[in-house]
Amino acid sequence: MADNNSDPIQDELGAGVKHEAEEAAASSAAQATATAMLPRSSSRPQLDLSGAAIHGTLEDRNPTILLPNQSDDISHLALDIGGSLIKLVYFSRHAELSTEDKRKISTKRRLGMFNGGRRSYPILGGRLHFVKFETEKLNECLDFISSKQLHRGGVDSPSWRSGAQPDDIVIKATGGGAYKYADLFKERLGVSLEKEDEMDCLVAGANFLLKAIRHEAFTHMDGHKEYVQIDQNDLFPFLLVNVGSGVSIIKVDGHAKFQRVSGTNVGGGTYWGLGRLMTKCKSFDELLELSQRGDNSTIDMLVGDIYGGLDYSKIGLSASTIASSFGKTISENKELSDYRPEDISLSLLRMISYNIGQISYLNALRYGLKRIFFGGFFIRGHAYTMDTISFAVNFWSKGEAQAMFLRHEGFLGALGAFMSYEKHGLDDLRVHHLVERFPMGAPYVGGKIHGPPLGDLNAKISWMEKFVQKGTQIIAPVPMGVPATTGMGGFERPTSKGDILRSDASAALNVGVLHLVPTLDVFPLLEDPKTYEPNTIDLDQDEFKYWFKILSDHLPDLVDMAVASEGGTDDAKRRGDAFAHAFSAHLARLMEEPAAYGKFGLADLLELREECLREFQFVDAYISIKQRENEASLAVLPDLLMELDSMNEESRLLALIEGVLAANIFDWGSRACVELYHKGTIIEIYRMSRKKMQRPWRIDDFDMFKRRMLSDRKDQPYKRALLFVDNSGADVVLGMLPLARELLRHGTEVVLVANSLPALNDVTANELPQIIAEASKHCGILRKAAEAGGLLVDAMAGIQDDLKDAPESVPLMVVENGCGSPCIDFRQVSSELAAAAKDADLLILEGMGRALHTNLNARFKCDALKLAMVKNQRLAEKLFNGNIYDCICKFEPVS
Ligand SMILES: Nc1ncnc2c1ncn2[C@@H]1O[C@H](COP(=O)(O)OP(=O)(O)O)[C@@H](O)[C@H]1O
Ligand SMILES: CC(C)(COP(=O)(O)O)[C@@H](O)C(=O)NCCC(=O)O
Ligand SMILES: [Mn+2]
Repeated sequence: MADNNSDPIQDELGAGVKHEAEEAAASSAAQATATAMLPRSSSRPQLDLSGAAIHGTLEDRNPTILLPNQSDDISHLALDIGGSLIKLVYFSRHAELSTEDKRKISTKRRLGMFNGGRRSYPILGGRLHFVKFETEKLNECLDFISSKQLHRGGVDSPSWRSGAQPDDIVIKATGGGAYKYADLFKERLGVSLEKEDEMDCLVAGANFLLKAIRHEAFTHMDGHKEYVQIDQNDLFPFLLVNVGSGVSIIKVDGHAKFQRVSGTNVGGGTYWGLGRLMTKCKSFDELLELSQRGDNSTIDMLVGDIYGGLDYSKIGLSASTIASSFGKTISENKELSDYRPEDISLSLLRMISYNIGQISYLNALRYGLKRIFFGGFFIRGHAYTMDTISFAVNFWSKGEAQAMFLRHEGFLGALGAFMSYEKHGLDDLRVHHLVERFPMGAPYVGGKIHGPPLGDLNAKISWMEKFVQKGTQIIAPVPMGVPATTGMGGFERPTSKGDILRSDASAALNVGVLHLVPTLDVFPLLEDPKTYEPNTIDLDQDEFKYWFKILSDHLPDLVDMAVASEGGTDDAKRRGDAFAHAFSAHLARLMEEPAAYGKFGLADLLELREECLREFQFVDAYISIKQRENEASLAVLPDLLMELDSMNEESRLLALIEGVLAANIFDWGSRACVELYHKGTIIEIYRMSRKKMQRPWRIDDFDMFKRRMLSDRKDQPYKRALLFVDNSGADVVLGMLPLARELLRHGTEVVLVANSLPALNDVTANELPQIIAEASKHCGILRKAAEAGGLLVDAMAGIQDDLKDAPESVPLMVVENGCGSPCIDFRQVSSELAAAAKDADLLILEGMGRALHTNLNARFKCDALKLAMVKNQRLAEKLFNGNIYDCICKFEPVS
């Protein structure tokens, strides 16, 4: 093998990095605008479809559709104007850019994706945002709507409503305020509010959330939050208890099938109203925060107070059970001012929460319902409130009924109102179409802190800077009161971990923005999508602590890399800082409550980092490293291919697998590996890595794979193999491409599956055709297959024809996986990949992210080969009782 790359890596990094990065930034910026957003439908929102006509080519799966009868007065903003809070749900679409490049068109044609079976019209793709304001501060809400032009379709979706006169605009609204404030909306914004029934909306909202969001419902007992998997076929009937100012109790039997069976006037308004009067608190959160330091035994009459400190064990009441809320305040000669506001707040909170829990339970009993979902902003994600309600339900039902809470607790009505727009397309959405993101500055709350207008990065950064100054609040420990029970139904006062309630502003980090991505699919080769769990290791508190440190330590280098990739300008530096702050805030938030964003695994955490980079418009932090490593590896590829071709079939197969494993060492996400790169050139490290390949590997199913390939069923080669490639440079060029070439030799169709968006130094689907074109200059097999697969669109003239010994050509294709992460979650992949999977009978998953962190235990409907080098000591120990740099070759044939 020729080594024509002998400069130390450090030198390369130092010299020319700026120049390279500038070029890279310029060339990738254009690409990025085209690829930064996953949803790619180029249609307008689907509304009135009558008379619709398709514009654009028929091959375009998401063509522009003109809707001549689409009335312009339908907005994508819906409101729930309650007694205490105004909830907004609004929809935004991104600038649509067609990214149907030649590769994609040809791949899709080959995969039969242009006709048959697919949806003939697009459901809408875009994002749902959730925002709330205090009803008292209605003006702030009106300003917000007006500044974002939400009533006209939003500043970030300028075109689709243009031409609408303000007079025409109708917005769906529910809640009493839809009546009360109708005139004000007309006057201030020129819009009419179309009223939707509140109960209809609550139910529609709850049903949508329970159907479409994977981690929506959770239980909360003794300070412990656990997400529950909802079986769609076993959802109804349930009891929905919406705790707003007042409380509605609804028995839900199906979609739009429900009955309001009860309610109570003692609700959130009661707590907030009485609390305000009695404690002089200025805000709801202040009141709630007080409760965390309260001791209700100074106010409530407990069983022990009546029974001389004893339990009333005969009827199962412990001494600490509340016998009478506020009961102690009658017997003593005290004024309100003699009581601590903290104690008053806690007594009130417990009184109201128990009461709601009890009434809910009684209604559940009345209708024989086992599940009770609690919504409404009274809950406010507050651990103690949820524990108290759960306790009451559990206590009264003797464990028969279960209280569950919803992450979008207060938005049920607003979501339902949003869904009442005719044919909005939301009904068609399934779990796999929704991706929740947690951008900083998502304008979740009204009041003092507003989110910046969407798409305005500058404003967002300033907002971030302000937001982060409030950092003490963001990273304040969550008040996870772990209430100790006395075993007999008693309930000690909350032992909160911190005394600051997570501010509403940082609650922005609780409910994200919902991306609706109609082009995502469940990977059809999953053996059982229902039981599939992408994350191999559960990210519990301990595990999270470890990864928190790893990711925090890595952050400064990553910021440097990202800033350099954008030319190192002042603007890039400012964005780099904002990114670091934002990602640190996420980490801090998750550290205090690992389940804050739903059930969160390592894969989600690694993806969050990438999303955060994209949020601050870093297109591709590793672009110059990727390019440099690609070039260096392509330069030695001919020698490698020659060496391989001189071997017999058996030794070659082994050398190929060894090559994949050895080259997987080029991973810029692993601290240990990055340190190695300072010690030698790419080629030196690659050689060293190969030399160290000692069999048996930590998991070594090579012989089984070899038998399948070369003996048992040699006459029945795999028909189509999906190769999930990992990193750029040696990993793909010297590892996966030669393996692909071998499969092609056997007559197997090869689909290289790569990321849709950059993540670390992973190669993307956009980059692969160019790499393959370069590799094809040295290899007839690759070239012919790539041509047949439509990858080499411009035939390469003047290249020596060395196809004499090449077999009848089968295509080599590239498809994008729909992800922008170093891992892969097979519940949500691109429709292109889902289509390519149909005829596949072999999967090869490569790399630590895709084959170890995720999918190590995943089972597929076809043979699977999982190849990775373990580049982290702890993971090696934990998963394999092994060591860093161990290799994994796991072959899982289906039969
Ligand atoms: N920032 C807040 N301001 C006022 N009330 C709040 C706030 N956060 C939570 N709440 C609680 O939420 C209740 C309102 O819940 P919500 O579901 O919005 O009902 P409504 O539609 O009646 O306004 C209030 O009565 C109060 O208990
Ligand atoms: C991010 C990664 C999963 C990427 O690995 P790959 O899939 O490229 O093999 C891996 O680099 C990783 O887990 N890194 C963090 C651990 C560490 O620094 O040791
Ligand atoms: Mn990788």
